[in-house]
Amino acid sequence: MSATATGAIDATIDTVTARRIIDSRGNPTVEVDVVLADGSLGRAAVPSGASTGAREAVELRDGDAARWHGKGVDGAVAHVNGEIAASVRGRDAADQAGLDAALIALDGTAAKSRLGANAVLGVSLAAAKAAAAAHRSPLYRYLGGADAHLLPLPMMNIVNGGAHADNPLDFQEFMIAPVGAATFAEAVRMGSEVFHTLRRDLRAAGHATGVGDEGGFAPALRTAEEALDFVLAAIERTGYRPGPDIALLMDPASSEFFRDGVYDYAGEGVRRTPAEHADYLAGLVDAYPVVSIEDPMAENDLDGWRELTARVGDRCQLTGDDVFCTDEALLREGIRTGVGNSVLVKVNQVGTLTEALATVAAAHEAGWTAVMSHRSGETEDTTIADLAVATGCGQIKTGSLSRSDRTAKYNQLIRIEEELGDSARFAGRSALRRA
Ligand SMILES: O=C(O)[C@@H](CO)OP(=O)(O)O
Ligand SMILES: [Mg+2]
Repeated sequence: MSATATGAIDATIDTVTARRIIDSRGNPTVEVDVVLADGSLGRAAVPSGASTGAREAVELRDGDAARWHGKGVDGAVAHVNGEIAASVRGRDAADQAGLDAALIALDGTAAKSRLGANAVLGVSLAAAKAAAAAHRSPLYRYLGGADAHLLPLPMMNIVNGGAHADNPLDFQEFMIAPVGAATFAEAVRMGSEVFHTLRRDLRAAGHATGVGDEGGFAPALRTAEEALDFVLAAIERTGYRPGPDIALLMDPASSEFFRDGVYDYAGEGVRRTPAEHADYLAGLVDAYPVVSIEDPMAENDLDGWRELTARVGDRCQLTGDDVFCTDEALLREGIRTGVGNSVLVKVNQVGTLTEALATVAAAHEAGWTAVMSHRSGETEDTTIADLAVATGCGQIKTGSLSRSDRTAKYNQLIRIEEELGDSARFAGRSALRRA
């Protein structure tokens, strides 16, 4: 029963329980259950990045796999089960802003490093899901209201490199977006067709077809051009037009290879100055139907960011990930100073749902786009699929068309599209248009 005798919904938090589970890289992570007085359950699992921004909220983790003892995560779990549970019990889960403010105050640090951003985020998201359950509403509608009907354009990462694979590719992600699809379900079908063609093409060329952390292939290619050529050919051989039907996108994750003021392409064996790196990227935008580049420049190369934005920002989405860390204040500063034109939104970078929603709102207010995103270390949790629809942001980045940690999000969006029926709208190419 979710209603009281008077018919009002009682979303009072009764119990908060955390446990250690494993993520898609086989590393420990946090899962939280929030149960309300009426029995409604919200469950959320926390993801984790490999190419993290320097100013992300601080999760309590366990280092690399060789040191897998669960100690950092166990600390976060203990904080949820102890201090956090005691403090939020009796709060109204439907008062998300109040709950998140209380969690931030309880932690007391700027980066949520005392309790752990993973502890805080698990509770924040599980509470939202419990409140949605109490309201007998799917999460996207509970958070987004009657207006939540826009299915996002998916950015599908079909070639992995950088910190997400053990191949020489310097750039982390080569993605496709089926901009010409009529529905989300059709976009998924188109993407998976290209994924299968790409597998055949890579195999025929003698390349390995094992996948990286986000489910894209991780062949031993050396240059971005080689990867883009394979993807372009796969789109064409599947029967689609690169550009009008399926666009290309990249996340070089440039902070990862910016060293001593130089972009060090170790796999390619080339070093490029910030100006040369920007030239190189601009050249790729001219030569290929690349409609979006995330983290084209490093988080501490703001001059490079501004130069590239001035140069190609009118024809290419430039999305800040490491540079903004989903932080509203960092984003507002970037908007003010011309650093990109779009923001990547990763809930665990900032640590509460309220803060992530504020970042999306700030982007939209400025006429910027916002892209809802997974982390390279994921779980079967599909919250970000609902958040993409709830915010109406129109774009989601959640990996390839393989690995259940990635396809879980696509499948959830297929279900949401079906549930919305005639009111569903697929963002398609319009997602990339800024106000
Ligand atoms: O750089 C990124 O955008 C992400 C997700 O694709 O990777 P990570 O989670 O490792 O930061
Ligand atoms: Mg990124």
